[in-house]
Amino acid sequence: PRHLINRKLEHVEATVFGGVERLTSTMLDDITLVHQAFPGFSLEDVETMSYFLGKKISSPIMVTGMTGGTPELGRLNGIIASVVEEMGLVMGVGSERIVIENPSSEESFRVVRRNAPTSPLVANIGVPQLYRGYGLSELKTIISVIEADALAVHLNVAQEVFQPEGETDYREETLAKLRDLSKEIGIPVILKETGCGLSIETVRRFSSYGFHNFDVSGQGGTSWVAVEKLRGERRGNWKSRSASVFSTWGIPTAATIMETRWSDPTSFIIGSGGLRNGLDIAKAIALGADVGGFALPVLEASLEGKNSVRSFLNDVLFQLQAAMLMSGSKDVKSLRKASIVIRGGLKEWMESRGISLSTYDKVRKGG
Ligand SMILES: CC(C)CCOP(=O)(O)OP(=O)(O)O
Ligand SMILES: [Mg+2]
Repeated sequence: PRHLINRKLEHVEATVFGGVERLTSTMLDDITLVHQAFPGFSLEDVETMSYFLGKKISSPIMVTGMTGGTPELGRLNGIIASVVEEMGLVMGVGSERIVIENPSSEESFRVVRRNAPTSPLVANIGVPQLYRGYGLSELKTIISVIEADALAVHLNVAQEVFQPEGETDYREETLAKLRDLSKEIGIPVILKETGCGLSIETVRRFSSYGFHNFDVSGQGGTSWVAVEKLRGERRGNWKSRSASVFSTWGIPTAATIMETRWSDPTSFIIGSGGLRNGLDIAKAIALGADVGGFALPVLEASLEGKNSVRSFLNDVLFQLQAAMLMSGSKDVKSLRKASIVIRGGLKEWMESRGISLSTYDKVRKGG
């Protein structure tokens, strides 16, 4: 597992220092929340309380899964978890494959539930591991380590294609296996992309297997193709020469939120992928997401310590409250119905995907 430990550390270093984020647009700039000059209520009346798969959270802000596996990464997880608990938010952890392959890394995840005793927590495993034999006992282990309220199964095919040691196994039978396992584990399964977004076709495929919880993780935030290009170049790996061909591969975040909401109108959607502030979260929700999520800005803050994480997330909450006030959205349900204007690339994307904006407006407000 030494190579796995090394990859976990290299991922943190590459995402924070490698200049691998925001290489393309999330298209969140193509949606505008229409300004309402007279909201009809005050800033302190804004209610951000919301739900995460049925569990109450103080605001629709999620720190999505990012790391774990060594004592240092565990320290970061613990810092983030304690602020998430303080603020009544929700948090995911990084891939827990390393817990199975290197059981001594358990503590770096266990610390999350210890520091966040009441927050909803989301476990994390990759599709390739399900294909390669992970079954009920492995899932039970990674769920119990953080007493998870949900399990995110991550889809990272673009990353695995360019990862020097990548595993590109996404065969159909894995979905049937996951469906059967999901009936045994007793908590909701979330299908989570990792920077390339979920499409109409893929959401329909997931829905047909009974999966209706999604973390769309669209293009515009961390590019895992760029991360693995970096790692490959360090190793003289031939695949890195092709990685830059795919540096803009994927579905921009605003587009994948719409594609997912359009395809499964009653699904639970985490809008993520390049969100960096409370206005981005408000836009993601107005577009159809139930909560907004981000990882990298919180990871960066955690390297500076707890106060830095707390001030970042408090700023995000204030920005969300401000966006809700000025869009005339007194609570999160109203934010889903706030008036928006969709222009530019996002408008073109919807048109070419056959999504009529007027019909979409009814779909997004139905939530
Ligand atoms: C999930 C992804 C965005 C980051 C981790 O990728 P990875 O292939 O190192 O994850 P695994 O340890 O599950 O293989
Ligand atoms: Mg992997």
